[in-house]
Amino acid sequence: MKNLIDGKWVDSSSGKTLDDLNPATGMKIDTFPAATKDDVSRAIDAAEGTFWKWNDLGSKERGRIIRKAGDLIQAKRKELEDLLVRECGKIRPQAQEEVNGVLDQIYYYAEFERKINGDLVEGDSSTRKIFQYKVPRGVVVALTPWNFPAAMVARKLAPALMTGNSVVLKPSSDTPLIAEWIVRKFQEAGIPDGVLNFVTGKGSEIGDFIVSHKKVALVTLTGSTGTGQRIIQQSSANMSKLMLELGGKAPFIVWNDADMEKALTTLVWAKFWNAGQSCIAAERLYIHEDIADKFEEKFISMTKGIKVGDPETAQMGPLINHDAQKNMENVIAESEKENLKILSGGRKPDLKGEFNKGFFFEPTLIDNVPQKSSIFQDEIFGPVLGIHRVNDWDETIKMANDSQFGLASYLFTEDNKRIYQASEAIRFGELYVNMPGPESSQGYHTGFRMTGLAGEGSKYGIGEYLQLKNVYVDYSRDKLKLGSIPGF
Ligand SMILES: NC(=O)C1=CN([C@@H]2O[C@H](COP(=O)(O)OP(=O)(O)OC[C@H]3O[C@@H](n4cnc5c(N)ncnc54)[C@H](OP(=O)(O)O)[C@@H]3O)[C@@H](O)[C@H]2O)C=CC1
Ligand SMILES: O=C(O)[C@H](O)CO
Repeated sequence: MKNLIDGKWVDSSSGKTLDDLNPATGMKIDTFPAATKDDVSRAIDAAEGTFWKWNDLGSKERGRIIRKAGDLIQAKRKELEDLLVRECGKIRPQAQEEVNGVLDQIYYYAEFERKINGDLVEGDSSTRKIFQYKVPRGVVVALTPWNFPAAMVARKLAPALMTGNSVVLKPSSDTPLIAEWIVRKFQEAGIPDGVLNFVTGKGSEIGDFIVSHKKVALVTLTGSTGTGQRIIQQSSANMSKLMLELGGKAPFIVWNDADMEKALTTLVWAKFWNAGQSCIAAERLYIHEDIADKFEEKFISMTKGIKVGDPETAQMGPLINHDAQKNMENVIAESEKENLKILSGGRKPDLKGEFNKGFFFEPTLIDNVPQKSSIFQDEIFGPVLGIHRVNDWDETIKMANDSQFGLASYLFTEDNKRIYQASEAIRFGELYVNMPGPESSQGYHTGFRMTGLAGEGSKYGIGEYLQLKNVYVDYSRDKLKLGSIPGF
């Protein structure tokens, strides 16, 4: 593996590398460069130096190059799917689905070519005009996560580049190979040298340096709330624009008139998709007490039936690393401390052969979780779900909103009045009614409260990469009179 700096694939200037593991087996699959601050500086300098050249190409040509990257990815998509299985532990169908997502993002954002329009506004007289241009911000730093390591790279690169920004990408240290593979396709598609740079290394070592660098105009991160908070502090050095997509704690409300089969199937997806490692994952089930016994009985049986293991054949794969597996054990220890009942799962599965050392955890359900419990307040980010029975609508909405996070939420009911009420009252960036996610490219993926700042997707998301600039012009040729300074 190499880094891409100013169009050249290079090792770290220190020669140091880090290990890349397969989460299904715990075995090393590769090493990657531990970039130094000097490497990062050169990447940022290259991005700054090529910004105007890329901007001046025009959006039509940029769109062509981005679409070509999509075509190149499509042509070799199996390689990317294989990497998603091997480096991230995705089960095969979810690896395929993620590559579809990558292509969807790339082609969606390429459609904005020739559509980045500003406004022409009349000034304070008819001969005065204000040209409101939408201009790129400059150097974008993209920090991507490991949970959707290909889709998140595409979701940041395509709009940043489409709008004329130059980029330095630093991927998660758990999934650098996947990011490198995509960057190579963008380079092959014709992105000029220096416009897209790629550095790898521990966020804890080079992160502060990147985000506080004077030449950086925008930082976009998908990751943890702690990292987001640190970036807010560090980036104050140059007041960069921030796009932060952080933690989630999605409530999943099933009312007594819900289509039960639909709610059950969606909940299997919302909890166990990507082994629960998604920020839109259901983390709190609020089930109406009239239907709770039946719903729980069916859901426990569905949960117990989920096959965990080899990503090529199983229905749920491993967690990303040993720490993530340990976090699930801590959640279980906490629930035992609180005397909560584990309805299913709660342990590492006993897998045979090479998967024995993988970072797996059983799909787990915890009953009667109090609203104030850490199980209902802190992000779990794994295949563990807490259950709480409800009967009062207003109280349920209040509990759903009682979270520091505010990304996704789910509601199952056949009552239109409740749907409209929830659409107003639920204080989350996304509400999925009678359907699963994930978010669409044309939706605006954004969170309330400590889920972060700004958002991605749609014309609003692409707008975050642009800055509105105002040019005032007077074309009257009349003599100028300054009323505010007598005599002029
Ligand atoms: N919203 C979401 O979709 C995601 C949420 N999370 C949440 O975060 C938890 C921990 O996951 P983790 O991977 O540690 O998340 P992090 O927030 O640590 O990592 C996300 C990205 O930020 C980088 N990073 C880390 N520290 C810094 C820093 N100081 N400055 C700049 N960049 C930095 C990481 O690099 P590096 O890998 O080198 O540390 C990675 O590229 C998860 O369990 C989950 O709760 C995680 C991923 C995605
Ligand atoms: O945030 C996430 O986890 C991804 O956007 C998928 O929803």
